[in-house]
Amino acid sequence: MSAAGRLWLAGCGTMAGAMLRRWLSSGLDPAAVTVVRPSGRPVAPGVAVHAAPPAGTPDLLLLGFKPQKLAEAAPRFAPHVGPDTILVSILAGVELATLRRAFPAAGAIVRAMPNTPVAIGEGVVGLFGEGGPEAPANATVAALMAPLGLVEWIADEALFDVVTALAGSGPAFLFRFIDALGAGGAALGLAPDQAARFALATVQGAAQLAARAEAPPAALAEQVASPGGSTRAGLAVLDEAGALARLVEATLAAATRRNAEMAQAARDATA
Ligand SMILES: NC(=O)c1ccc[n+]([C@@H]2O[C@H](COP(=O)([O-])OP(=O)(O)OC[C@H]3O[C@@H](n4cnc5c(N)ncnc54)[C@H](O)[C@@H]3O)[C@@H](O)[C@H]2O)c1
Ligand code: PRO
Repeated sequence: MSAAGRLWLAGCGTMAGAMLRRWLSSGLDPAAVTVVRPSGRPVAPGVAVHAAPPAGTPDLLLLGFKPQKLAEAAPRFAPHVGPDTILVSILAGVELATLRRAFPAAGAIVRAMPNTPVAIGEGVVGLFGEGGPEAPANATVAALMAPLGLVEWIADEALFDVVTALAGSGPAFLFRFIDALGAGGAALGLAPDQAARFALATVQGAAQLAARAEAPPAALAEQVASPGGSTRAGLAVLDEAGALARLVEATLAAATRRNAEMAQAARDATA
């Protein structure tokens, strides 16, 4: 974890806070971390917190505020970013070209798209950097992200909004599904608290089984569904005219579109 050197977090809310929790629990020295957040509220023992950027230049600056804050925040952080600073942005939508305009002196800029399960090392982090997969900064960024979960480079920045929809927003969609599974059981007569427990444990067990199995999820579904049995009757509802597939695709498409709108807004705000 020394790869990050002096690590500054610009904003430490839900997402950057989840990343920091995992970094600290996997051995990152809190003395190497500085959080800059408007409230100045403490985040963790040993981590320096400032309401405004202190003097100095970090080795790695993680932008962890909302995309809508970029135009306001960038001028405050840009003077602290030099050719030896790697800038990592987790801002949904905001493109490398926009970030480069806002931080012209940065040595390297990498977009990272995490999700909240990084807090327990079970997250996903999509990465896209200016210099392509072989850029020198990539090894530093990949080493920093490694404890967070599945870390993969994305080949084409145009796909980053889809990655954001699938992996960044994905936990929210799955939390909705867990609730719906429980609510469905409760609607059919189970006690709501028991239905909620069964729904969560079923999703957890199915996900772990799928992660460990050699067979793909579709084959695992077939193993559950006996011919002429009850699971088949349920799958027929999910599959009728591609109902579930179409709902999920429309969900991802809506989130992807919103990411593109936020990218445009950030372009306009920093032009
Ligand atoms: N929440 C998620 O699951 C998730 C997943 C992937 C990416 N992201 C991205 O992470 C970023 C943060 O999202 P979040 O959900 O953590 O939001 P959040 O509101 O929880 O956190 C944002 C933080 O930024 C701080 N902030 C505001 N203005 C600032 C400034 N000028 N300088 C420094 N800090 C400032 C706020 O005080 C706040 O604590 C967004 O860009 C979002 O697109 C979020
Ligand atoms: N949360 C961010 C948003 O909703 C981006 C991915 C997850 O905008």
